[in-house]
Amino acid sequence: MLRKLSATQLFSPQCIQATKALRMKKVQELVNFLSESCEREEAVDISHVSFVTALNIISNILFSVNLGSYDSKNSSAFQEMVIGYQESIGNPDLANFFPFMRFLDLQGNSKKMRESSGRLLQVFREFYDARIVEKSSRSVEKDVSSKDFLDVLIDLQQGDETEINIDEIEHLLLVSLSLVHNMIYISSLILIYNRRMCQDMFVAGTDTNSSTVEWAMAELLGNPKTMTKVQDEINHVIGQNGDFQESDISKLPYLKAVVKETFRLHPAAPFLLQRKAETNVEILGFTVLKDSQVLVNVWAIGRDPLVWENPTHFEPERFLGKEIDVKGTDYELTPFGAGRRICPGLPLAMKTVHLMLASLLYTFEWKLPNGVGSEDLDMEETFGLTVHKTNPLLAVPLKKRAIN
Ligand code: HEM
Repeated sequence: MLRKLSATQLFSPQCIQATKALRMKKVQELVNFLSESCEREEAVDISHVSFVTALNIISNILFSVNLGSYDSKNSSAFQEMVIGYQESIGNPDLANFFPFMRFLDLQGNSKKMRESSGRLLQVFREFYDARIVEKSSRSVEKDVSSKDFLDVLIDLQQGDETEINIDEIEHLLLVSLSLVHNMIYISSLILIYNRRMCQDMFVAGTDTNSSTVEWAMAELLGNPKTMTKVQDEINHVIGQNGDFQESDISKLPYLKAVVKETFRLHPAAPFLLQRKAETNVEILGFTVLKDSQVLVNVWAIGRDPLVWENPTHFEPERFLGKEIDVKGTDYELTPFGAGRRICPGLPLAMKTVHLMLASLLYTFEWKLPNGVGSEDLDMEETFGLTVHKTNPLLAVPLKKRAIN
């Protein structure tokens, strides 16, 4: 029920629409940061800057504050906590393969996770306490349009039919923060422990977005003709000195195909959320026993030569004029999963990824640092709960147009 509540509040079309200006503002902050790097001809870590943007979008929707900072020297304590939390849940753990060893916690992963999740919950508690004080000192109720997710939760808590308590609020906030890849893992823990749902949101919504943008940029830098084609499309639609708006995305079929192609080759959550077989079931001649954990390998489906022509090539053209979408009905392409557990953040993620990518491509030309040629770009993947680029993508933004 809580999961439904969080998803309904955060990802309803009204909320997505209401937070449009916020996304634009955060992406503009990204562009401003990049233009400073551009002046200094400095390479930027694409994953890091996309992560900060995604984190700030989510943290503003939840608490109306920026929790991320582009300047790594200035990196906020909270950002470190989210990263630490993600690392602790993302570490491969022997107990996943030998559950009877879980209580030993041989790698210390459970301990690290408890500690980092405890620190995150402490921060949420501070936000909550401060908001309660602020609310009680207000003479006039906040305007509905200026309420964030925390306000809505507190209203629910203080309403006539109190349906939610502070533990549940913390839990929901963590879910909201898991807007990165690792929410996947947390979600599986939730299945087991049925608590701490809030961690999901932050974890699920940040890393997934940033790794998608990083892979898209890596593929484009490795395929200069595709890069030119997508930039030409954006330039043509927006004009020389225009303002990119979210509504422009629908006019950019090639950009949309680039994003789909990125999801096909680099799904942020390669095994989706774990499923459990409710009964013994036979699939394609294999018996899956009741209670078995089932992983769906969307990474492999995306590269299956029986489904895709030239499966390892980055060819966005394959999607042009086709109806294939990522909404969970075309089983050859399900980067957000499918069915009851499909990613509730899909509408927000699709807007954020397209907006970030289009802004990077519209505002700057890009080159690889230190004379690295596109053919030498390394695309090594590190597998975990999410597929990361082993070596972060560094790229230099070059001035293309005036920044508004
Ligand atoms: C490119 C971005 C994203 C990708 C690729 C992605 C992918 C996924 C996938 C594959 C799942 C599991 C679905 C399944 O097993 O059927 C999932 C679940 C989830 N996602 Fe995302 N996600 C993204 C962004 C977001 C964002 C922005 C949010 C929230 C703001 C979010 C929140 C969640 C939550 C809460 C779950 C767990 C749902 C449940 O437990 O039922 N995700 N996501």
